[in-house]
Amino acid sequence: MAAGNLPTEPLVKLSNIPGRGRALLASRHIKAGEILLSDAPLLLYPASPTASAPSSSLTSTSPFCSHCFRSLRSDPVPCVFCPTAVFCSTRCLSAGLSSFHSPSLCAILASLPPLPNSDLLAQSHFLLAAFVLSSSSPANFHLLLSLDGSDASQEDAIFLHFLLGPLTGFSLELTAALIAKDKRNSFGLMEPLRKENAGGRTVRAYGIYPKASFFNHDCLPNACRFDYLDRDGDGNTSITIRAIHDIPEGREVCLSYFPANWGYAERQQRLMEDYGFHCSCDRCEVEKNWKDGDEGMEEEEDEGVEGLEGENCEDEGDGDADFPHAYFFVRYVCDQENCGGTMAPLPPLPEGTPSGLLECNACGWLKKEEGFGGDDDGGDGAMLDV
Ligand SMILES: C[S@@+](CC[C@H](N)C(=O)[O-])C[C@H]1O[C@@H](n2cnc3c(N)ncnc32)[C@H](O)[C@@H]1O
Repeated sequence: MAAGNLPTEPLVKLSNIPGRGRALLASRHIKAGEILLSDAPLLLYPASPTASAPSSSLTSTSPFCSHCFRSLRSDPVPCVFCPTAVFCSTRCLSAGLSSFHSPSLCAILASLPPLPNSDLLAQSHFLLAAFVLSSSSPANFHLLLSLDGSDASQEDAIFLHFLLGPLTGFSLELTAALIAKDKRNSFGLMEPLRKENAGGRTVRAYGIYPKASFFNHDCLPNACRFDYLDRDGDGNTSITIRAIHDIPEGREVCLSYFPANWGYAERQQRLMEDYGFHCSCDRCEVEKNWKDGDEGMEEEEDEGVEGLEGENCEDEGDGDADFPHAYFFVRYVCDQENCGGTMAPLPPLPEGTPSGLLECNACGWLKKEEGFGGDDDGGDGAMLDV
């Protein structure tokens, strides 16, 4: 990863937009690839103990460190108090024992009954992480409570309150509010894309990032999030947000809350169920008029690819009227098999020269910027996956 030079002035500023709540706006003209934000997590929790274990089990060991979430290499260090946690080093073991893997929490984790599904398991981990935060850093716990989200499925909240309330002391209302905040604000930190998980990559951990939580969603985002869990050194659980293309001063900076290649119906369903809003972004306004079955758009997409090769992305409004955002897919959606991640340029060089390289935020693939649709991108040509 090229971290690039971090700007001294914040590149985004908080604002309120009617109907969208808090939002982050570009505080000056932003160049493609610039790092808009680096954010450390308020809390992190594992998505499930291990991909190979039954999702309801809490008693199997993990393929990654229970404290720093890096992939385990040689000689992992097991937790001395529970059969669940395992650490990459004694340093992580001692850091873990003074936070999420304290002896009392290990006892709680080990005593939980098998849960009916992996969502409830992840939510249990979240509530326990929130419990740890509430005593280790009341200020950060208040920050968590100030994030968006107040309603949650009563059914889940009642179950989790029954299960964990006696241990955490959280009321039913607080449990429900916390679950809603998690649903609306957590970022999934994915397993790296490897041959063995190519059919369906899993989330390794979830994190709540206090500043990045203010990015609203757009189905054609102008920024995207990168994480580098397996990198060495401190701060491997921080995320960075980079501009996908130039963003004018004052424009809202938005992420996509899921892979950009999802179809219209799937996007709207997720946004309504998990985030409580109907999306009426430019892309949705076009796609809502597509007939059933247009989601594939293979023919139109292919035409779009050819028609847009070499076009500047600033021309986004001038493309095919049925698929004006084809440029986005050609240029910024990763076409590596089973990926569909979003590609953003690496940060510009110190003197401001564009890096000329795009990096995929899911599989890490790098391609030359000028090669999109051509031979430089691996010889596959561009494919559209919508
Ligand atoms: C991660 S938070 C983003 C920050 C949030 N606006 C706030 O005030 O804290 C996600 C929530 O923001 C709102 N939101 C995000 N994108 C939106 C959009 N495109 N249109 C309307 N509301 C949106 C929804 O309420 C969503 O649940």
